[in-house]
Amino acid sequence: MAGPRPVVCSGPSGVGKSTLLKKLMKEYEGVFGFSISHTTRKPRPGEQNGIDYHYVTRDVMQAGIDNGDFIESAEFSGNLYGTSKAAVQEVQSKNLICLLDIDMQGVKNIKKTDLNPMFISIQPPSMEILEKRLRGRKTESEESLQKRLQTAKIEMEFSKEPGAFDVIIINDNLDDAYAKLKDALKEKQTQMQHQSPLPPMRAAGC
Ligand SMILES: Nc1nc2c(ncn2[C@@H]2O[C@H](COP(=O)(O)OP(=O)(O)O)[C@@H](O)[C@H]2O)c(=O)[nH]1
Ligand SMILES: Nc1ncnc2c1ncn2[C@@H]1O[C@H](COP(=O)(O)OP(=O)(O)O)[C@@H](O)[C@H]1O
Repeated sequence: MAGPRPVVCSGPSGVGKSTLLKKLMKEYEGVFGFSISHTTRKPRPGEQNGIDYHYVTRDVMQAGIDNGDFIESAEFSGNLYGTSKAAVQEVQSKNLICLLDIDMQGVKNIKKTDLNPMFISIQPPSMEILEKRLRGRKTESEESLQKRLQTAKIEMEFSKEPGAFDVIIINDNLDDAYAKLKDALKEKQTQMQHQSPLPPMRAAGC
């Protein structure tokens, strides 16, 4: 696909992916664009259709998948999620760096495509802290929370596989993790200098 090389962020539910990506898009508005996934899960309070996700029924989503509209799709915690070709094309057509927030299955499936992104894994300092964050977010029922924690263990094992990710960032202190994320994206500096009137990114610790 044309355009700058995308960036995939993956990691257990509740680790802080959305928090980090939103911070990045706010600081570098006009540089990064979010690939808006489709999902069959219900919107959470504050989430907006067409901004956080495209919220659809399972029938609509399955029809899209069958029609070949999706680059990848996966079942996560009882719901379907997927990246449509249109979602990525929309970002790339604006010459923005496409950010994808997808689960482990998405990572595996994207590796089989020609998207060729950079793969970043966001990890919690411990399972206890992950659980605390998920509970603190107050978005999940006890059942959904337990499912997510089970899946988190599998995702964390996968991230240890050699070559699974280009970069692993532990999100302990948010500012430190954000600095590391920007450092990981340092290679995009030149691209960003050319594409954006905003100041180039600085390496972590500068
Ligand atoms: N494979 C795939 N996973 C996705 C996609 N969109 C979101 N996800 C993942 O689905 C999981 C659940 O997302 P969500 O319901 O928003 O919960 P949260 O991660 O706890 O905020 C997370 O691991 C996301 O990274 C997608 O398009 N494809
Ligand atoms: N470094 C951090 N320290 C403490 N809380 C955090 C940190 N990063 C994120 N959080 C909080 O943890 C919760 C889950 O973060 P979120 O970005 O929704 O995770 P994800 O998108 O990976 O599911 C949110 O309430 C968020 O404010």
